Amino acid sequence: MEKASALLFSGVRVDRKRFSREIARFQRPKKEPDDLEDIAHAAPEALLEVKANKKEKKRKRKDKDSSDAVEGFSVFKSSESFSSILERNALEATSAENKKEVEKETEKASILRRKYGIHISGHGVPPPLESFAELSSRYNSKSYILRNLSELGFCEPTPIQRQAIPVLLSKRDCFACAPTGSGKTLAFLCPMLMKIKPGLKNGVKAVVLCPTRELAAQTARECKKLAKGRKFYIKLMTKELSRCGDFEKMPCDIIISTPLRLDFAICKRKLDLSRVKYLVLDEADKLFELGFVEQIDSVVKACSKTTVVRTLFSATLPETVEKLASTVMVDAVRIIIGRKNSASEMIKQKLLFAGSERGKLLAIRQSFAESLNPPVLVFVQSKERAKELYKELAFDDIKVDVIHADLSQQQREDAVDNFRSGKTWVLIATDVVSRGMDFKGINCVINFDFPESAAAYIHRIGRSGRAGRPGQAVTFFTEEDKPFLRNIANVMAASGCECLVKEMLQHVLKHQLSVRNCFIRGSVVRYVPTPA
Ligand SMILES: Nc1ncnc2c1ncn2[C@@H]1O[C@H](COP(=O)(O)OP(=O)(O)OP(=O)(O)O)[C@@H](O)[C@H]1O
Repeated sequence: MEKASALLFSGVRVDRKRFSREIARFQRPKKEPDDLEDIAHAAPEALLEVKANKKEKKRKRKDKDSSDAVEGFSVFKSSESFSSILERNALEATSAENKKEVEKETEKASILRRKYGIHISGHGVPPPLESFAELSSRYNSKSYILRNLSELGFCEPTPIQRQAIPVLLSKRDCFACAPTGSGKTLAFLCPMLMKIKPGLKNGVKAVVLCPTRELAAQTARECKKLAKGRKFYIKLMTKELSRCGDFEKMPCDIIISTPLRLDFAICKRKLDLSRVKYLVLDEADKLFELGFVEQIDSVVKACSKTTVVRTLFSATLPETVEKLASTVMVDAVRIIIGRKNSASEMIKQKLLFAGSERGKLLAIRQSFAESLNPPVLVFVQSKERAKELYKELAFDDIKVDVIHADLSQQQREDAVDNFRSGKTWVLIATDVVSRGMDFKGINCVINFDFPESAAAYIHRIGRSGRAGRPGQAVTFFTEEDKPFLRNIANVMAASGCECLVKEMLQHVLKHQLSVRNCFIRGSVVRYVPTPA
């Protein structure tokens, strides 16, 4: 308009100062402040409210303009009641239209949530994604994200990605609980990359905490793959970096670390996290266990920006952890995929009564002799037990390796790499690799030692049956494990495994019978009651 008025007046000298008021009347009204980015990320209700306000303002402006245009001639000028009727009708029409639109959007969101087993709580939760294309159409994502997703072979978002990505893009704190192998890593990395700007300025912008070094390294690798094509500085906090890194000079957008190393760097290297916008606690329930809590507390305090988005992800989120975490979360959204704290339905689970320690050894040898289908991951309860079992199996004709916390960092990395590349067929492990580790295509997890909790069981067996592929898990148990059997059987039953397990347990627990009467037939543990 400024250009137009300049053209109109070209050749004629106008005293702009003198006619400034008149010129202003013909100029386009200034654009209203409009945070399109935030609007785009809002829930349908909020979005429509903004749209309605805009429509209303536009309409009022139009009314005003038209009454200005006929000023002095309007036959309606003094007809107050008629114009107010018109206004009321228009308002009613707009609000009815809005209501319809909101209802339509809400229904669409509910249908999607039902279809993908998404359960939410919290107000104004944005609708789930229908496809990855919406990252661009709804959220204006840069093209590199879609390109990388396609290169990684990810055609459709998984249920947790459908809901968690919009929630995090709308800058809401979030608790997310979804089965093992269901793509939680991408669910928090993708919005993080979309929301922060890469570059040397403004220091660390995002922090991801993981309970083990192996998981931190894996997450850093995944993050780099997704960020390919954009110059993000993504740092894995190594021991060396936490001890000697000069964080004031080093460019760093995203830090991925274990709590201990990050806490050390905060205290000793004066790592400044005051401008962090995103803080992710992956495997959150593990991070809230004793031994980590103080370090987590220190990191949460160091991420002191008032608008920091805090998120918790895990396949198991006990209420105690949610309660504890909610003391630092603001207006959080809770997302549960499927049933909370349950095992992936892609895993065929078995319980195998082995009688004694000797029985376990016999059973594992027999199972390898009958059908060894690598890769196989074998969990034991301690590093001593891992070393012992390794000694037993090392001389059998199978390619076996071991990983536990007594090994050096390099040995641990080698063990993981060899297992990933197929050089090792059977990896004996403690719980250091039970959480988050994504070994592609593990055919079978064997719980040689009974897991110490239902959560430990869910995470261990979750190393197989990932990304929609089928998997298998066998859990050995002895007489001594009997008191803990119920927990595991409940998990099995909840994830759709045969109820016979439940029946068996009811008998065992009710009649205080010996579990020796249980045996495996097909894929199911059966219980044969002793004749009276
Ligand atoms: N949209 C997708 N389509 C296909 N595969 C995907 C998709 N998103 C992630 N994946 C793949 O699924 C696998 C499991 O993902 P991820 O490791 O994030 O699972 P998770 O839910 O974090 O599991 P855990 O609870 O064990 O940590 C990975 O191999 C990942 O590359």
